[in-house]
Amino acid sequence: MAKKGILLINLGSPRSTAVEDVKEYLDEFLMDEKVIDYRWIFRALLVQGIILKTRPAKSAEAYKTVWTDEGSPLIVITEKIRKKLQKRIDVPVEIGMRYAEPSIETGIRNLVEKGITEIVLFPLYPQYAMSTTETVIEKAEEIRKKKFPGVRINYVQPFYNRDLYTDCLAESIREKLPEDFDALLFSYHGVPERHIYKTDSTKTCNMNDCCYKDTNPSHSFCYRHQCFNTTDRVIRKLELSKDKVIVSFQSRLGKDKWIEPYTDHTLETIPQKGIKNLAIVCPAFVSDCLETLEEISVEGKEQFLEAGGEKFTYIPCLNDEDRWIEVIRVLCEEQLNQFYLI
Ligand SMILES: C=CC1=C(C)c2cc3[nH]c(cc4nc(cc5[nH]c(cc1n2)c(C)c5CCC(=O)O)C(CCC(=O)O)=C4C)c(C)c3C=C
Ligand SMILES: [Fe+2]
Ligand SMILES: [Fe+2]
Repeated sequence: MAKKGILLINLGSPRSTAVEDVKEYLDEFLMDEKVIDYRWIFRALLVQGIILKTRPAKSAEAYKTVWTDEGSPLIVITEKIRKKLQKRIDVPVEIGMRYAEPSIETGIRNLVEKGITEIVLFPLYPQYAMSTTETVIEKAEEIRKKKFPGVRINYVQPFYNRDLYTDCLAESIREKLPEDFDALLFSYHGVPERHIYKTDSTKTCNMNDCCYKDTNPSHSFCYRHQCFNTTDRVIRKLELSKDKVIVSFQSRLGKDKWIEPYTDHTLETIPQKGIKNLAIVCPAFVSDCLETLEEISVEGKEQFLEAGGEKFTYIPCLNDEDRWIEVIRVLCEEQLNQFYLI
């Protein structure tokens, strides 16, 4: 019988906080055509001609503020998840990163060296995006075809609409919500609006109420819909009224229009509307990372307090919480079982 294994995929981080390492990481990341989706020449002009001239030094400083003795929080947490999952499941579990090391290729190789020929590959992103789920699957397929043609891969699909996940997220939030909060802000990583239009197979998205409707067939590829829908499901479980909930999108890069509203703008304006005691959660990320620990917990907090806010509670990602490990186990088991059906 074929041997099976699991590969958990996260985004990846630079190998260190040295400016050169951050530059190498950003080069690989931003030259991915699923991330900066311009024609190669224009992408190279923007990334290598403009962004990589100044951003690595700035990002390296930011990484220094979150880096731990064991390394980047994102990788350290992904490894903690791996170890905990390994204790609950009887097939080998490895990790791989879309950018930098350990790469997806390293992860597949580590499994293949254990004699594994059937892999469940789990992109650790609750919502589908061209710049996350799609690029992971495309890269893994490229590597499989070129280097491991005898290996079969089953992919865990985005799980934003699975009750086991939204129950887990709601419970995690419930435990950390302060009693007297004025609003709960769901801050998701942003993407350029163009990415939403590109992945809309029906070409009907108007970046408006269509993304709220449940009936649109293109929603399996609509990041904006999946973020709103995650929020709706979680607040229903928390029994929170909609007027205590805000959704916004963080981490935009460059001059293109990204999906709105922007988190930084939201944090600067809501204190004037009477929201002084804010709780904030970042459900596009399953593990804390630069974008949550620095951009939200430090910078975002400063923006909110300077604008007149009084209390800011950052609710950490699911990280290696036991109930989340259980969700991962169930989603992986489902795909392991699919191998028997094919
Ligand atoms: C959670 C989903 C993510 C989406 C969607 C996403 C899209 C996206 N990101 C950039 C540019 C950058 N993102 C950076 C960091 C970063 N992004 C995600 C996740 C998503 N990105 C994570 C988990 C992280 C943190 C990595 C870590 O090491 O902790 C960065 C690098 C840091 C910086 O310089 O600010 C950039 C750049 C684009 C352009 C994009 C969609 C088009
Ligand atoms: Fe990002
Ligand atoms: Fe839409």
